[in-house]
Amino acid sequence: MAARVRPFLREFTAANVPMEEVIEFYGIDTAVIPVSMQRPYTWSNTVATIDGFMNFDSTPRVADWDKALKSRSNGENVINHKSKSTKDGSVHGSVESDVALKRHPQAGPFSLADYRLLNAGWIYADAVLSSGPCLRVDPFLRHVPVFEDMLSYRKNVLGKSSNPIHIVLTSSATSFDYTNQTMFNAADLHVVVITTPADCDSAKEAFILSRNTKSVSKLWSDETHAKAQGTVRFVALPLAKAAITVDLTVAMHWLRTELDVHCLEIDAGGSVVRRMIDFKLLDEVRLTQTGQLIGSHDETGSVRPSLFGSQGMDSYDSDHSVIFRTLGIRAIGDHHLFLRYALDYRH
Ligand SMILES: NC(=O)C1=CN([C@@H]2O[C@H](COP(=O)(O)OP(=O)(O)OC[C@H]3O[C@@H](n4cnc5c(N)ncnc54)[C@H](OP(=O)(O)O)[C@@H]3O)[C@@H](O)[C@H]2O)C=CC1
Ligand SMILES: Nc1nc(O)c(N)c(N[C@@H]2O[C@H](COP(=O)(O)O)[C@@H](O)[C@H]2O)n1
Repeated sequence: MAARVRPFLREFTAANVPMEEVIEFYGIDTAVIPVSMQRPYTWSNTVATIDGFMNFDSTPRVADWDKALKSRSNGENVINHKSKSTKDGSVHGSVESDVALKRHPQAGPFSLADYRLLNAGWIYADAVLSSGPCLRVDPFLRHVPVFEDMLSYRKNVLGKSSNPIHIVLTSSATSFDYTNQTMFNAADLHVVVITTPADCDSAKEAFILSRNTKSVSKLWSDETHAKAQGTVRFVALPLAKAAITVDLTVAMHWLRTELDVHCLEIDAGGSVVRRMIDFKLLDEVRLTQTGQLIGSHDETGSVRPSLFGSQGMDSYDSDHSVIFRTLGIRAIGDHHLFLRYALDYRH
């Protein structure tokens, strides 16, 4: 008897995943998002090893600014694949990840599929949220599609602005390096830093102090609202009950009502993703699982960031566990699985 093939089980035809396959797998029918929703329709996008780790390093490398900037200018952080889709035939930016097995001789070329799918989320997102640690780890972090076909789809088919709003969730924005972090110095981005009331004013001060004659990004103000690109906005939101961090439910409501964000991608680590789940704020989990086991500690002995975090998070009994309903599965090569889940909450 022939094996039953479910329609959502497929293989991508190329590492440079064709647009129609991208749309089929990760497309969002905005019609299914209830108009009455008091928050954005929200998904996370993660690449993780088979043992559930999200990065080889556990600690930010901000002390290495000079090294990072030098290696960027030497082109070390730029991967050139045989399968390319930007206009000039190159892929730019801080691209495929070690977690996505980019250096493995057999799997490496297929890691481009993971990067294409990461970019795919940015096509549909009105805003992309990352966290303090993400910025500290990656000085060049930005969430703008680098592929021409994706940018064109975003602008011409979906009718969206060139770039999603960049949201940073933190309680210590004062500690960011505003002079060097790409995101705070980009003429084409609107960055919104969501932080605590205790942190907000001093963070704003630090940002203003970092501006010099060469700085292109300005502090957001009501007057510049109409042309928000190239501005950085600091927002203090109320704390969660009995906590020292922002109330995430309030934050999501604010994004929808104040910034008109209908579709939000979470590009943060496991702790943020997990908190969003605990508060029933996440609609989908998008996960690239790569066939490698790396263990829980990095070379300094510190714990590596993990899928869904664990410390201080809620636990559920068998009647209240969060149910992951499979929306789609794709594979490519022998080492990459792409999983799309809808979340059903019972707590
Ligand atoms: N493989 C992958 O797909 C991805 C991997 N990563 C990696 O994951 C690691 C980070 O993961 P992890 O350590 O779990 O951290 P998270 O990215 O989950 O971020 C946690 C941080 O988010 C901020 N935060 C969370 N909740 C709140 C709140 N309610 N109010 C205010 N601020 C809040 C705080 O930032 P602060 O400390 O600034 O106050 C907190 O420390 C990095 O190494 C990164 O590179 C990240 C994204 C994707
Ligand atoms: N390639 C990729 N796919 C995803 O789905 C992602 N969410 C990310 N995010 C980035 O992955 C980085 C992992 O670290 P390494 O480059 O392997 O050291 C992490 O920093 C996120 O920015 N990437």
